[in-house]
Amino acid sequence: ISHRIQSIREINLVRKVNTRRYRMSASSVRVDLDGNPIKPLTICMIGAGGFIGSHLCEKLMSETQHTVLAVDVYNDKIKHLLEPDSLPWAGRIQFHRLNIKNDSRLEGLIKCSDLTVNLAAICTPADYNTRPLDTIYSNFIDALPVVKYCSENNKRLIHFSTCEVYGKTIGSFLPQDSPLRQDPAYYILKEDTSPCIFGSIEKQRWSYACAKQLIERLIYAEGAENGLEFTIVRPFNWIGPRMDFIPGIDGPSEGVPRVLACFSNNLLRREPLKLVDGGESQRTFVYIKDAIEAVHLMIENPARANGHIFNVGNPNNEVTVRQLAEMMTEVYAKVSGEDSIETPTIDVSSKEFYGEGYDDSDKRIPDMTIINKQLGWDPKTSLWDLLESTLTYQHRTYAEAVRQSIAKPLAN
Ligand SMILES: NC(=O)c1ccc[n+]([C@@H]2O[C@H](COP(=O)([O-])OP(=O)(O)OC[C@H]3O[C@@H](n4cnc5c(N)ncnc54)[C@H](O)[C@@H]3O)[C@@H](O)[C@H]2O)c1
Ligand SMILES: O=C(O)[C@H]1O[C@H](OP(=O)(O)OP(=O)(O)OC[C@H]2O[C@@H](n3ccc(=O)[nH]c3=O)[C@H](O)[C@@H]2O)[C@H](O)[C@@H](O)[C@@H]1O
Repeated sequence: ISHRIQSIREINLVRKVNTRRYRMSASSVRVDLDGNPIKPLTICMIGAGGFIGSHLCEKLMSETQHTVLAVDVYNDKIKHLLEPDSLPWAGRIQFHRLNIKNDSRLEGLIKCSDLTVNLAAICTPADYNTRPLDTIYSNFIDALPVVKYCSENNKRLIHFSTCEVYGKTIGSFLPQDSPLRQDPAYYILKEDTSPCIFGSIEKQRWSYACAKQLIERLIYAEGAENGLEFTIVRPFNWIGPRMDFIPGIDGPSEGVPRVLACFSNNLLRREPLKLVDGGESQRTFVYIKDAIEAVHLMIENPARANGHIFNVGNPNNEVTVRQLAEMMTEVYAKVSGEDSIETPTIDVSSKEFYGEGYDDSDKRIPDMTIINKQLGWDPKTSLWDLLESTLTYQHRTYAEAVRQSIAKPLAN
């Protein structure tokens, strides 16, 4: 208990200091989309130490006066924001190392905040069919107390769901040569009209999408029946620096991260990129920095964001996974100055790569009408440009470590 009281005292102190700072700098007050001044908020960010969380913390520290109570079990990706004490935002970000599965401090942190952003989840496809129980617990059961505490304490919630809740497109069930497959009505994914289409129960890939769908329905119902102020975000393949890990360097050697990190790892090790089931699935990729702009707008425009579900993606950046592999190979050769290898890709079956129970989303193009109308947001960065800056980062961060790890067994 004394530990909790101490941390609540610390948070209150930070809030007081920041309110004072805000009053002092009132002349340079930023305004929201409706011209109203933006007051400094205290934001409880759960999963702040992950890929999206780290970019959101960076944005909030460098461009706003908000305070972040950063909750996670890890903080490696936000270390550069926490230390040293001389950073310009020192005192506006506090790290709370806790597991939301079993920590009574969570409710206190939500109560102390104006807004909760929940990013915590198991969200890597390699886990969905191999660890379906952990996946369902993480994406549904563990998120329940967060929703409950927000609802009971009248606190606003921004919850991260996924584009995977759409599952497969209607068009994927039509014959290959059907002209209807070309009709956007059969493949564009729209928040308020598209159905959620998952595979059978043995296809455990869908454990994640199903758990995310149920938590969305629960949040929506809390809004309808108990007045919870919520926003649901459906990210469509956000990619950029700090996404996941490079196996054997800053993550387990046998781990399988998402496609950007898998392909980066292959390029760094000069091995062929593995195309699952021919690499025919299609994805639209959005640059993390564009996507973070959208979340920033949601945070600062509650009147426009509350009660909405938002697709956040870049419909102009669609490629097959095979095309992504080819483009990444070309971009990596450019940024690293190394020629690409003779056989840049190889085919693998999904069973071999992910194991039994894997299935796939065929195509994912977000409809942008709602986010555009409510927040005026549009993505800007082309796939080539975002890969160029991301692979430059991957090369600078990992090339030497990979080289050393490859050389080590030989030296031994
Ligand atoms: N990156 C994307 O394009 C994408 C796409 C769709 C959905 N999402 C959703 O966005 C959210 C964030 O994704 P990300 O890409 O940053 O993933 P990430 O794995 O990098 O970040 C998740 C963070 O949550 C933390 N976490 C998980 N369980 C926790 C627990 N019990 N207690 C405390 N911390 C916990 C992890 O340690 C991790 O740092 C997830 O909910 C994910 O489902 C992301
Ligand atoms: O990022 C998102 O928007 C969502 O999509 C991801 O799902 P998915 O796009 O299928 O995951 P990736 O690992 O990024 O795979 C993309 C595609 O590349 C393929 N792939 C992946 C890795 C690889 O080495 N080779 C390969 O061909 C996969 O089979 C899949 O078709 C994850 O489910 C979530 O992180 C998130 O909810």
